[in-house]
Amino acid sequence: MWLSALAAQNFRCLEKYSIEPHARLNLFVGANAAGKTSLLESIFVLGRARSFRGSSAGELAGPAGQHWGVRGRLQSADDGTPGSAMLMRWQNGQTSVHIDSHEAKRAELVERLPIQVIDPAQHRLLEDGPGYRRRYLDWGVFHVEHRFLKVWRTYERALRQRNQALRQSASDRLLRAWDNDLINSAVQVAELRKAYLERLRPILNHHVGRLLGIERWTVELQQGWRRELGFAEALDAGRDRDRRMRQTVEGPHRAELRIRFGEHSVRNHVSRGQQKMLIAALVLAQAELIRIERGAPPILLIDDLPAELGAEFQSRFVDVLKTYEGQLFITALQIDPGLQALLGGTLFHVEQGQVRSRDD
Ligand SMILES: Nc1ncnc2c1ncn2[C@@H]1O[C@H](COP(=O)(O)OP(=O)(O)OP(=O)(O)O)[C@@H](O)[C@H]1O
Repeated sequence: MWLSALAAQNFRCLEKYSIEPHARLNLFVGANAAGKTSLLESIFVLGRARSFRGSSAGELAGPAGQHWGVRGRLQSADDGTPGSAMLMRWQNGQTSVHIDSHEAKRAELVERLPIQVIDPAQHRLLEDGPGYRRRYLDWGVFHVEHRFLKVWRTYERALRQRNQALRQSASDRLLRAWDNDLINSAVQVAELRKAYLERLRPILNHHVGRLLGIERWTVELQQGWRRELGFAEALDAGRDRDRRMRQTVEGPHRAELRIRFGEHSVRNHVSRGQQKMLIAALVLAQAELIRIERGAPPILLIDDLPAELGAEFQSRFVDVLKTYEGQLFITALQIDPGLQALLGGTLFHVEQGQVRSRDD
């Protein structure tokens, strides 16, 4: 699938733009603060219904007032039909999603338009708390396992109710009533995540080898409760502690994806350049698994591709991207020899919030 048309208005510094992207490669070049990241962010918002910079919907509004909109046309790879019109809008303090003029749910948007980003802030995926890695993992599971969203929502609801019961010092009988829903959904969430990681692992190994040239690395899923216990037993064993802490301490909401290079945690043992390549490997492996299981790769956004990469890493990255089958949106301050190797799609210039293709 690919975006054949894109437009946005009053989105950060982008007053208004409307472009016809290339089906494969789109390069956006411009000076600092020209609006390149904002442009990628507008595409991301269309596919994820949120910012990748952690901004609230209101913070995305530009100077023209408290509103913004992003629209795009999503084509299936090769069926020649007009495609789906997608619209994500924020006004009067509310976001709304439309697909082919019908109001839709955010989850439908996310499901229809798989989109991934590699940006300079992504180092948080490796450096910050487990929540970032869970979010990475769950996005992949969601796109290849249709049951996942429903099961996860059931788990979240049961967890909220159990936590509320714990805060209200409810009886053991009441707590056990919530436990049943919690246990069923927790076990399913953990199984879906585990099965997904097993399918992802060989692809990930391949990409880490290709991008970083290392073999001694491991990725392991910690399910969020004591390994030696089933979840029902872990809940039983932890009930007194949960009562004291007034919350459910163990469960899939505490899962962690542990990534290690040899003996060391990646958090404090790899360079910035290696981090960027590892993140690229994580993202590209998920994209490849989606391509295998859903038949179409996600759209990939790469902000400031050359940043932090020397010639060797940049050329490896570009080599992998040359064979990427999905649509690419890449930004850079300038076209250097590394990026020159990628040319073949459309080159856009971004200047003071305006976006122009070289033919305009
Ligand atoms: N809500 C907003 N309304 C208007 N302008 C904004 C808003 N949020 C950010 N900006 C401005 O938009 C400009 C462009 O930012 P952006 O991050 O898109 O630039 P960039 O081209 O990616 O720059 P760099 O190459 O330095 O990363 C910045 O000057 C920023 O201050």
